[in-house]
Amino acid sequence: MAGPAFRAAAVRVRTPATSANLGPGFDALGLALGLYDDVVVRVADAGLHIDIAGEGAETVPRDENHLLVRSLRAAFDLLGGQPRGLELVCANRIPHGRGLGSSAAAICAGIVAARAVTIGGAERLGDEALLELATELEGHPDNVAACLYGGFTLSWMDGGVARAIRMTPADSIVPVVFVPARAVSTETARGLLPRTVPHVDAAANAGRAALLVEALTRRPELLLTATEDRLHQEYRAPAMPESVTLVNRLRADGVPAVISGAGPTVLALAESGAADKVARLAGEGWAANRLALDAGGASVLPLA
Ligand SMILES: Nc1ncnc2c1ncn2[C@@H]1O[C@H](COP(=O)(O)OP(=O)(O)OP(=O)(O)O)[C@@H](O)[C@H]1O
Ligand SMILES: N[C@@H](CCO)C(=O)O
Repeated sequence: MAGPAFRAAAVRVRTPATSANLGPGFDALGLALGLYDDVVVRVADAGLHIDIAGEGAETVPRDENHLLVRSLRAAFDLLGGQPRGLELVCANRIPHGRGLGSSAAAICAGIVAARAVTIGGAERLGDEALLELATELEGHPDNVAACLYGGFTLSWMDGGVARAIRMTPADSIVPVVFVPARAVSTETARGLLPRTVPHVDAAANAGRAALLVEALTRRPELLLTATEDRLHQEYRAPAMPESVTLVNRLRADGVPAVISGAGPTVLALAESGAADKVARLAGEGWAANRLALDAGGASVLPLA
């Protein structure tokens, strides 16, 4: 069978940062944030050329091991074949290894770009297949679901197949992130989790995760209770003690704060009007970044 044909024009893809877990929704809940990586992908006659500016420019490989390239390659395989050459220009703003979904953003950018530069790509690789492939590359669906769909997502595995639904978070919620300078890889943070947990803790998280869906979409006044977690944050404290201390301190002051994803970033879900107070409560040594909620998820944009 003949391989696919590719567009001569470059495509630009923008992918949002994401915060997974949100307290009790381990590997299930995700929130898309208004902080973006941008990549321009062009099919070329030969070779692989990668330009990187911003986060990771000094550390990520500029070859076939680059996560974006691995994701492009995996998607091109599903689309029917590889282009002869590729040129990528990456503008990275999402910090790496901080719990803000940088790997999910790179993976989703790669597969969305591969689909966009392939003629007939949308017919060959539908949105459900995109989620499945992204989940396979990332290892769990929570960040990639929020990254692809935007908003607030609930994802799950159904017989090995990733599924997700998208909800709209209450627009009075203002995400405030506190990003430590030091990275903690997701691999390290997952390695700290026990193989089994007490039944009472699992039951508490199930109830809180269900409540969180209501709190984040309709009743933000319930967010403090709804973001309580017993399944991952304390187990991860040895790798991010200052972050867990900040979470506990903010919560004691009534702020719904959690470890974002696998950490070490702290995410506070402030009510609009209270974001400045949250920043002050964190105290010295913590820089607060107020972000918007992202509604649209991964997008193919016009070239600037
Ligand atoms: N834009 C990118 N280009 C290339 N590689 C990337 C990019 N973003 C992330 N990566 C790779 O992913 C790694 C970070 O992934 P990791 O899962 O540890 O953390 P995270 O995705 O930032 O946080 P979390 O999964 O907790 O939200 C980086 O060290 C790098 O190897
Ligand atoms: N649910 C994942 C998110 C980070 O990728 C974790 O906490 O390990």
